[in-house]
Parts: sequence; C-alpha cells; structure tokens
Amino acid sequence: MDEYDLVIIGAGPTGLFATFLAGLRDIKSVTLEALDYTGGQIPELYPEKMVYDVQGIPKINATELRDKMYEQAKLFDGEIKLSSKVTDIIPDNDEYIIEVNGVKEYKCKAVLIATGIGDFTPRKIGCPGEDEFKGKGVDYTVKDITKFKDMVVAIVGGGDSALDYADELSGTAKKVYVLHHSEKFKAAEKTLDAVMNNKGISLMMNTSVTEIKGDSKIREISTINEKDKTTGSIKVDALVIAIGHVGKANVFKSVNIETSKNGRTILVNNEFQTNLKGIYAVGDGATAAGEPVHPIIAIDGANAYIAINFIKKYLTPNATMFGGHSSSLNIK
Ligand SMILES: Cc1cc2nc3c(=O)[nH]c(=O)nc-3n(C[C@H](O)[C@H](O)[C@H](O)COP(=O)(O)OP(=O)(O)OC[C@H]3O[C@@H](n4cnc5c(N)ncnc54)[C@H](O)[C@@H]3O)c2cc1C
Repeated sequence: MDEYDLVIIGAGPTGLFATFLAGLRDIKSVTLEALDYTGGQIPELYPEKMVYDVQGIPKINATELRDKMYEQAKLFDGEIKLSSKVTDIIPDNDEYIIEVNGVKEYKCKAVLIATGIGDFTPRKIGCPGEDEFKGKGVDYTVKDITKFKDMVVAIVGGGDSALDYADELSGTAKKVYVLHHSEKFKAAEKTLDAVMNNKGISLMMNTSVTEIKGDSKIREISTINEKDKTTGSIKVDALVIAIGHVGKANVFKSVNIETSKNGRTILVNNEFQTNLKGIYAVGDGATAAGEPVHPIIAIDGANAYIAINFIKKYLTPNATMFGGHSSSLNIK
C-alpha cells in the first residue's frame, strides 16, 4: 500500500490548486480524481465559456484556465491519479486508509476532501419520457453549442446555468424557449438582463414540463401553467434540463463526517478541519455556514491555501504557519 502525508480527493479547481500548494509546502501528496480528466465543473459544465474573475487574468477560456491549473498543479511533480473514485476513508490508528474504486490503495496521515458538487448527478424533472429521450434530444448540459444549430430548443430552469445556456444558444439555435416553474428567476442581474433583452428567447414563466414525446428522437414537450393550470405543447428538437445537480457531500461509510443540514456540504471549522482529526475539506463542497457563500475559484483557492497551511502544522507541529512568499522561494 503506497503511503503519503496527504491524500487530496478531487481534482477540480480546488484540488488542483491544493496539489500545487502541497508541493509548495513539501507535503508528500497524491490527488485522486473520479473522472478521467481534471477540472471538475469546468469541463463538465462550462468548457467553452470565458472566465473574468481570476486575479491577474483579465479574460480566459475556461478550458484554457483548467489547463493552466493542471500545469501549476504539476509544478512540483504532484501526483494526480485519474479514474480513481474514493469510495471510503477508513481510520487506522491516527492515520487513514483510502479505498479507491472499492480497493484499499493508500495510507495517509491527513486527508483533504475537495469533491465540490460531487459526481455531477443532474437533478431530473421526473416526467414521463425523460429517461427514454435522454441522449435523443434531452440533455442536462450544453457542452457544444454547434450541436444545436438551427434547432428549436427548450431550456428548463431559472438559475444562472439555464439562462446562460439560453443566451448562448440564441445565436445558434432557430428558437429558444426558457420554461421556469415559478414567476421569478434566480440568476445574477447581468445574466437576467442579457436574457430579458434578447428577442430570440421566449420566456415561459410558471411553466413546467409534464411529458416528453417523440419517436427515435424528441419531437414535443407537454407543459402546464402552474398558476392557472392551462396545458399546452411545444414542438422542439432539443430539451436542455438545467435545474442543478443532486449535490450530496460525499459519504464515506467508515467515517462519520458532519455535513450541513441538507447533506450537501461538509461542515468545517476555521482551519478547514472537519469534525474528524486529520480530515480537512475545502472548495464548493465545504462550508462553515451550511451553504457555500462564494462558490468561485478564487475564494476556493484562497481557502485551499489556508487549509494546506493548517495541514502542514498538523503534520509537522513545529513548522511555521506561513511557508513564505512564492517569489522568495527560489522555485526552479
Ligand atoms: C456554469 C458555471 C459557470 C461558472 N463560472 C465561474 C466563473 O466564471 N468564475 C469562477 O470563479 N467560478 C465559476 N464557476 C464556479 C467554479 O467552477 C466552482 O467554484 C469550482 O469548480 C469549484 O471547484 P471544486 O474543485 O471545489 O469543485 P468541483 O469543480 O465540483 O470539482 C470536484 C471534483 O471532485 C471530483 N470528485 C467528486 N467525488 C469524488 C470522489 N469520491 N473521488 C474522487 N473524486 C471525486 C469530481 O469528479 C470533480 O472533478 C462556475 C460554475 C458553473 C456551474
């Protein structure tokens, strides 16, 4: 069994930065990622979007940002293992044994959980036809806009993802509908403005999808107005269901890690330690307040910086808390 000081679970933006930081602080680490690629939400949910809110980078394509994060993570030869889903964390005296894909693979002194929104299980509508037409016109993300060229597309949802997709697709699709079950959207002001001012998008408030119909592919959706209960139908070529993910803080059966009331995030203290000694959590899937207040790369990264410093102190009690400015470290 390979032994490490630290096992980092998840190679999304937070896990990648933590990998770099562990190297910066001379912590022997391995990062385990369930998927066969790194970057977490970026490749999964917005590979083609531009990102503007990373310090020092005015504007960058999300996939390019992920590639740079990977390059940074590998600066100190930090080990990153793909297709490695952590299925359990087993206490072993003061250490932990990490089970990967059902097999006990690693032993470590500390664990940093950076599993974000989990394994990207999309929330479903739960109507007839949803499973039948999945992949035959029913999608849960938009990864390639060109796939929707000249199509009539209905998008279900009222948050940032749904409205972003609508705005993006309106330039490529023939027609875009947004169906939202309530009368208020839950999106950022700028996103909302863009959609409200986009004449290519038809907004259908208080509207839910009740059935998805078709033959070898989707042809039509049935709808209901939640307020006056009138029913209707729309002929569509594609349906994008963007109503979030079933976020569930990872449950590792051999340890009882405390989570928020809704079970979606792991609770941490101001050192990013969970209720268990030696197990830390950071990123979109960890919070002191129940829900992540700022689920963005810069904040998650800053928190990873603090977490790694506390982990360093945990592993080496006489180490200094701050490892020094990177510009002073003579990194080759
Ligand atoms: C549409 C959209 C646009 C966004 N735009 C921006 C933006 O412009 N700027 C910004 O700063 N932020 C943006 N974000 C948010 C940003 O992507 C997240 O804050 C960030 O991805 C969180 O990183 P994370 O590593 O904590 O979690 P995640 O990105 O969710 O990554 C977690 C990783 O852990 C892995 N994992 C889960 N369980 C296990 C397991 N048991 N074993 C091994 N691996 C596991 C997952 O496969 C995943 O790769 C956006 C998010 C979305 C959805």
